Amino acid sequence: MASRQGSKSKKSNSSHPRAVNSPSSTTTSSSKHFLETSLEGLSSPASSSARSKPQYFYSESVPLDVERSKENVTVTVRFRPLSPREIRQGEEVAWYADGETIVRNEHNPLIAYAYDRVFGPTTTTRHVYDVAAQHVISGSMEGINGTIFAYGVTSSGKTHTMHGDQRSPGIIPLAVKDAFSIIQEVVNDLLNPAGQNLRIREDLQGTFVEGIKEEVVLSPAHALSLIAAGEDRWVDAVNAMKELLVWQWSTDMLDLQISIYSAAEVTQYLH
Ligand SMILES: Nc1ncnc2c1ncn2[C@@H]1O[C@H](COP(=O)(O)OP(=O)(O)OP(=O)(O)O)[C@@H](O)[C@H]1O
Repeated sequence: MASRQGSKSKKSNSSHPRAVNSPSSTTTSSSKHFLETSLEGLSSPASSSARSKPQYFYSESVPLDVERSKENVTVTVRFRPLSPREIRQGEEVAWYADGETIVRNEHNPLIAYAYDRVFGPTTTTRHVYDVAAQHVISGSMEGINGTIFAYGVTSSGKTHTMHGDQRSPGIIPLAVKDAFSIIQEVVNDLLNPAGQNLRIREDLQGTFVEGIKEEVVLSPAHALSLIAAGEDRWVDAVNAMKELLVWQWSTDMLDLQISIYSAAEVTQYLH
């Protein structure tokens, strides 16, 4: 993959076929529809020398932003810079990012491909993650299945983008970190102000909150007074910690458990 980030307008002669090959591409779980054209014989935009047969694609005015929000698969292209070795060997840039959605051929500007998002060689992995991947992680925390994968020719930058290193962590470590920060939860007992930051545990009977106060209620009035007391504390808790309150009734036992669960747990509970 060799590239440069251009500043040319994307309105002229751009088309919307999906390339058979691309620089390091990241596919995530939402996106827009592209018109497709057979590209047999076309070389990869990731290659650093222009080997492609001349192919001409003509402009179709697809409303990119409008369409993007409706789709579930997105294709993102990331160009890496030429390596020092490639520069020494006199390799040349063959494809470049023309704006934020177009990959254009350096030698024949009539050849262009449209993607959901195109990142030039100076873009950081953090930015790629924020724009193209983060929403998949946050979506998965809300119960929406998502997949992020990278493909591209050898040496196009897949490992760099997905794994990265200490200095520039890739999408995988960034996603793991994000996921854990999202599920970081605080469970507080609404019936007992001292019951803060309780631990969620699991035993043979199922999941339970360790140390949570349980009240046996024998009358509707008693139950409602407990709910009212819990609600007062809940308002503060929700504001402070964005938690969600779930009332669990166990009618056969005639007791009422009042627990606070994080939003993530509630999602799991409801499904
Ligand atoms: N965005 C980038 N900025 C700077 N260097 C990069 C970038 N992307 C890749 N590189 C460098 O380019 C080289 C090839 O990248 P990488 O190993 O990630 O490619 P790959 O697609 O995983 O290759 P392979 O399929 O052969 O495993 C590495 O030296 C990597 O550090």
